[in-house]
Amino acid sequence: MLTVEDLTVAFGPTVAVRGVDLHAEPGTVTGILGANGAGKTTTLLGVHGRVRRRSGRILFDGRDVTGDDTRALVRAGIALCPENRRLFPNMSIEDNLLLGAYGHGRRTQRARLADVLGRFAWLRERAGEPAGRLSGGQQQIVAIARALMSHPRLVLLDEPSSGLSPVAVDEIGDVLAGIAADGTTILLVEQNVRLVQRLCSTAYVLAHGRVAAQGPVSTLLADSAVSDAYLGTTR
Ligand SMILES: Nc1ncnc2c1ncn2[C@@H]1O[C@H](COP(=O)(O)OP(=O)(O)OP(=O)(O)O)[C@@H](O)[C@H]1O
Repeated sequence: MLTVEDLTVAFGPTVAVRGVDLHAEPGTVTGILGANGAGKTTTLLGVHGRVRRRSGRILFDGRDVTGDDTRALVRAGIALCPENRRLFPNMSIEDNLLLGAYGHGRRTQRARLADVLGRFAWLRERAGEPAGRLSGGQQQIVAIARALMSHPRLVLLDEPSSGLSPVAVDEIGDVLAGIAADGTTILLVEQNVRLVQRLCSTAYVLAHGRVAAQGPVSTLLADSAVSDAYLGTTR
């Protein structure tokens, strides 16, 4: 589904991601773990063409999409649900969702909105309210729903548990499990080990911009050298 080869991204003298290789199998949730500043967000942004890559090759469904810009990648079926949700708090929930289908005709936008609101019934009832009125967990669900508005086959999801209570994290876990069960592939940046254990089959651990370890989540978490050195913030 997604193969990333030798991804390197630098911000001036700071090399945030150094030669990262990773792979996400169709229909799975693949984790990207690591401490603050390890390069997780930059990896997602590099895949999605949102930062300039120094090197890297991106293959999606066997097609080389390295030269595609973000808009083309969304059209190809890759959506990004960014860190900190990035909703417009004063805009209605509905208008926030419609941004996820930006560039499509009104009929397509409406059909997708109906689809997404069908999945989240409580959202339909509150669709006219400002997004900023929702709780953090509810806003995260809107951010995920907005990503679904482009009908992606792959969602790049950046730390959906950030700042949420354990109960809200469990709800996000339910939502993501449902999306994955429908066959949508997810590449999940997370520091919440419980959420990763619940959702991910395999994971990559980043440290200082490199892949420090990779493999089945159960194996990674059982390896105290990996969890002590790289996942210290998550325990
Ligand atoms: N726009 C930017 N300009 C300069 N440096 C940046 C920029 N974005 C990220 N960096 C640096 O790149 C490195 C990796 O950052 P990144 O946000 O990818 O890490 P992360 O693993 O996602 O961390 P966190 O868990 O805190 O979000 C850090 O040293 C960070 O300071």
